[in-house]
This record gives sequence, structure tokens and C-alpha cells, in this order.
Amino acid sequence: MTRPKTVIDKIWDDHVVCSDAKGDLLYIDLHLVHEVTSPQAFDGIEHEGRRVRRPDLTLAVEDHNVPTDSLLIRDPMGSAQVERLRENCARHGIEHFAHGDERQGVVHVVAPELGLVQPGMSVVCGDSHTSTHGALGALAFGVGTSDVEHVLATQTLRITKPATMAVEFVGTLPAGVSPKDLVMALIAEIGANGANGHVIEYRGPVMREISMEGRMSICNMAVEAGARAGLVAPDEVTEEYLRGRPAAPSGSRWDEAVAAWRELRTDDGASFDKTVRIDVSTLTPYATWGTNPGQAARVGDGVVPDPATFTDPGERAAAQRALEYMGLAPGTRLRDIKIDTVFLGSCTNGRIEDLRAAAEVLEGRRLANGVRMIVVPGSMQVRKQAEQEGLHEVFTAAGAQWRLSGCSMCLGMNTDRLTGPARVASTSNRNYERRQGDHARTHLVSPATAAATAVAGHLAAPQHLDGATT
Ligand SMILES: CC(C)[C@H](C(=O)O)[C@@H](O)C(=O)O
Ligand code: SF4
Repeated sequence: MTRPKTVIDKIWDDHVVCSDAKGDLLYIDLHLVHEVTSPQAFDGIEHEGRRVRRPDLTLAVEDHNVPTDSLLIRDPMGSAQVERLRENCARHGIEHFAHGDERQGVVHVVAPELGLVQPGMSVVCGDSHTSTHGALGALAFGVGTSDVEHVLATQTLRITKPATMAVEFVGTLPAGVSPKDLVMALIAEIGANGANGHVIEYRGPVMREISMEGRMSICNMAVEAGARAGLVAPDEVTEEYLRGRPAAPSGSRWDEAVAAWRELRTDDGASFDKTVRIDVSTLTPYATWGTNPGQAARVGDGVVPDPATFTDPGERAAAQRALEYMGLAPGTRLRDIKIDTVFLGSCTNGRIEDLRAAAEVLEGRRLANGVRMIVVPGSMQVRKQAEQEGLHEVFTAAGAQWRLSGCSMCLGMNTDRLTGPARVASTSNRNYERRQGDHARTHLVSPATAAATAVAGHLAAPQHLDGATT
């Protein structure tokens, strides 16, 4: 009998080209590229007189630097970076979705929606949130620019095999608790370093009930717990999501692919280096109060903690500093924190289901006085779908701005960077100091919570708009 294996080991072993004392050389099935981390990598291979080894397995998308209120890139830095991506792709024969292309969007939204990411694949991108693609049952790593160069030149990645971690969600998911809340609850529980160096397999009955969009939100934030990657073994949800997508297999190749995907399960008896079990039955929506994603509490009855109550000195100091930056006093109820800006978008929560969840809350309601909200679809395809469903009208009727696609306010690398003091409810994944602007304070939330917050003017989940007290 062969040794039982985790799904992580199966995909890993399938891609090892060779190994030495320093680690493995993994074959890469799909290389995603964006404008921020690729210029030096292209310079590097060109300096060596090399070509891109597999342009056909490489896709580039403009996302971080593009404005979302115009097709014209006015910012000189952003424009220079995007221009270099265009030149590099043209020179190396790489498919490239430019700002204005109907397939453009945040790279982690674009690749899955085309059906390019499939179970059992190895995927890399010079971007930490590449972990998103694990939702499709792929092993997907964010890598640095020198690795991008290596992958461009050789279609392989040098990497030491990370440890494995099982995150098991059990119990019954209560209504009104979104996948984002689930992953925020996980990180609040294990901490922003809780999965350091591991690849997570999200498992358990609850994961099977979660849609592909929801799985992407959960895998997206694996890196916010310190993980190298996060994945969900493929199942019927994965198959239904992929069926009929432009790059998905078709005809008899579909049946062959599905048969292979069905082998991608963790065998009974396989062991993980670490296991965490979360009972979801008593969860409620979450929001962060601090400056890392683990500094989070329940929106309904949570309060900003007193740093003095943390036993770990590092955590105590981090909480102290976070409260100073965030301008918050211990004991403040999360629902008393007033918000002036709301960002709905990003590779965490810019997909169609996210927009639907927010629109459901905003339907027939208006933003609170003094609140500004921007809605940035994760891709131009998401934007098109949302417009077909009339969601954009719900957003604009409520007083929100309906934008083009890009990373936008998720990180201030474009003209959506906040310039003045701002307190933001944001559906993105990172809340470190100054990420959204020099004087911006970020509270991470789910799309439904972002929408309810926009209406209330303070942190709130949808049930609080109807008078619920917790
Ligand atoms: C700019 C890029 C390298 C960065 C990342 O790696 O994640 C960005 O996408 C982010 O979300 O902070
Ligand atoms: S949307 Fe945000 S998290 Fe995602 S790739 Fe862009 S900047 Fe990074």
C-alpha cells in the first residue's frame, strides 16, 4: 500500500523536476504577471540574453497602477511602470490585458474567471495574494521578483517544501456570516503569524458548502495568517465553476480532466504538520480594530481591547501601537467607530457575489451623511455582469461611486490613494499603517458589513440596520 498523502503533497510531488539539499525545483503550469514586480525580472533575463521560456503559460494584467475613474493613466510613475509591462509583453510574445481591455482586472480575479487556473496546477505570480488560486485546488505561491525572473527564464521555481497545515471548519455556518468573516475569525484566533511557513488545506464540511468566490476570499487571506499558500481540494463546486469557461478543457478532455481532479483529495490517514479546528456555529461578522488582520473582533458585541490584557509582550506592544495609529481607546465598542470612507473591491472581495451581497444591503437605502463609498469591481467581466444584473444602479442610487477595475484603494499605488485623514471600512485584506494613504486608518470587513457600515456611518453588520443589538 502506498503511503497516504495530503492533497498538497500530491500536487507538489507531481511538479518536482529535481531536488537537492537546498530544496526542490518545481515545474510551473501558470505564471501570472503584473506591472509592479515584473520590470526588474524582465531586465534580468534580457541582461543574460535569455527569452521567456514559455510565453504561452504566462499572462500579464495591469492592475496595481491603473486609475479606476479613467482610462487615462495620469500618474507618471504608474504610467511608466505600465508602459514597461506593455513593452516587455510585446517583446516576449506574452498575452497581456491592458487597462481598457474587457478582460482586464485584478490578476487574481481575472485568471480564475477565464478558467486558466485548474485543480492540480502549480501557479505563481510576483504577488503575495497568489494564494487566492488555491480555491481552485491549485498550489499557488506568491514569489519575489528574483523568482519571477527565474520562472520567466526556466518555467520552474526553486523552493523548499513548506510544512502542511489543516484548517478544519466544522459546525453550521450561521446566516449572515460570510466567507470573509470566517477567514477573519480564523486569523483572529491563530494570529497573523499563526500559519507561518505552512501551506494550508482548508477542510471540513463547511468548506464544501462555500461557493468558489467564497473559497477565493478565504484562500486569498491565507497569507495574512503567514501561510505560503492555501488551498481547497476540488469537488463539484470546483467542477461547476470551471465548466464552460474559456480556458477550461472541453469535450472528451473535460471528462479526463474531471477524472484526474477527483483524485486530488487528502487520503484517509494522511497527516499534517499542524491542525486547527474552528467551530463556525457561533461566529458573527468581524472587523479589525488594529493594524494587522489578526487584530479583529466581532462587529456586533466586540470592543477594542485593552493592550494591558495581552499576556504576550509582543502582542501587547503591537496592540498599544495599533491603538495609537488607529486613534482608538480601549473599551470602545466596534459599533461606535465612525467611518467616513468605504471601499468595496480588491482580489479578496471584488467578485460578483461580493457585489451582490453589498447591493442586497444597499438596495433602497442611502449612504450616511459624510460617507464616501467607491465600488471597484475585481475585473471588467465582473463589472459587466454586475451591470447586467443592475447592481451598479443600486450602488449609484445609494450614493456610491461605480468604478472601473483595478487594485484601487486596496493599496495606495494609484490615484485612489487617500490623501487626507480617513477612516475606512475596506473589503480588502491588509490594514497596516498607511497602506491606503498616509493618514488612512483601515478596518477590514466583509462586503455586507462594508455596505451596512456605509449606511450606518459607523461599523455595523446588516442586522444592525434592522435594530439587532449583537
Ligand atoms: C505590490 C505587490 C507586490 C503586493 C503583494 O505582493 O501582495 C500587493 O499586491 C499587496 O497586496 O500588498
Ligand atoms: S487587490 Fe490589493 S491585495 Fe489584491 S493584488 Fe491588488 S493590491 Fe494586492
